[in-house]
Amino acid sequence: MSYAIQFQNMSYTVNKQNILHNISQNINTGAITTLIGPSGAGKTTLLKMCNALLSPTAGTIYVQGQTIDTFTPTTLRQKIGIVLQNAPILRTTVFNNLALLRHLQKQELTQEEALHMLTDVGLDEALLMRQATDLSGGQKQKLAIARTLLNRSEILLLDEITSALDPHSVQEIEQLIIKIRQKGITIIWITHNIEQAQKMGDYIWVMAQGQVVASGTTNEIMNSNDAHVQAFLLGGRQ
Ligand SMILES: Nc1ncnc2c1ncn2[C@@H]1O[C@H](COP(=O)(O)OP(=O)(O)OP(=O)(O)O)[C@@H](O)[C@H]1O
Repeated sequence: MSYAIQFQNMSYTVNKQNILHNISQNINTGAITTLIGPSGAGKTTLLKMCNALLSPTAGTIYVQGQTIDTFTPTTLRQKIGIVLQNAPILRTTVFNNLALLRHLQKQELTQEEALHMLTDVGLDEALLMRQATDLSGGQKQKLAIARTLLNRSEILLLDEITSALDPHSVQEIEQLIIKIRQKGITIIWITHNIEQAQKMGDYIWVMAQGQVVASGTTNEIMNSNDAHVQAFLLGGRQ
């Protein structure tokens, strides 16, 4: 089993408050790992550690077997994409939104590549020259995912990317993520929706109070008798 990301005795302490506490866990390459747990458990903080938006105050993170600080920020941001609940969209065309990262890397994006990418994420080609800020919530999320794919990310971090969407858009995004997983991309996905975690994840990590209190295959977690897991699963289903 190869690991996309490994956390070794990792902690993150701010003003003497343990936001993450002594986490030692591995993310399997090519799988979907969902992070669930109550609000304030540390899920977003953990995600931000994965592409060095934050750095641990103790312990080590390995990305594809190398310590995270051996990568330049540019390499790391290319290798590890992130999509947020409300992905930042520039007030310009869909094409310019797609081309931005290439421009930052002093490279061009061809119209052909852009159209290919739109089709790939299930967006109509006719949207290419539209104002991206006029897109629906679901379309904006697909655009944000397309931007990361253009960057050829090998690891994708998703922070509640469907929580602001209608059920139909949620379903479309879920199907898109399954397609992306089939390309061998590793996915770490924070969700508040236990049904989504159950449906989408190969593995589930349950977080509480800055720790990973349970982890395993989705089946193992859903059938676990662990008190933390039970408490969260019952709470989440109410
Ligand atoms: N820089 C910081 N300084 C102080 N406290 C912080 C800082 N960053 C995060 N926290 C606190 O750490 C805890 C974990 O936050 P985090 O956003 O990671 O939780 P979460 O599990 O993602 O929650 P949610 O599901 O509500 O998004 C929270 O109590 C938060 O207020």
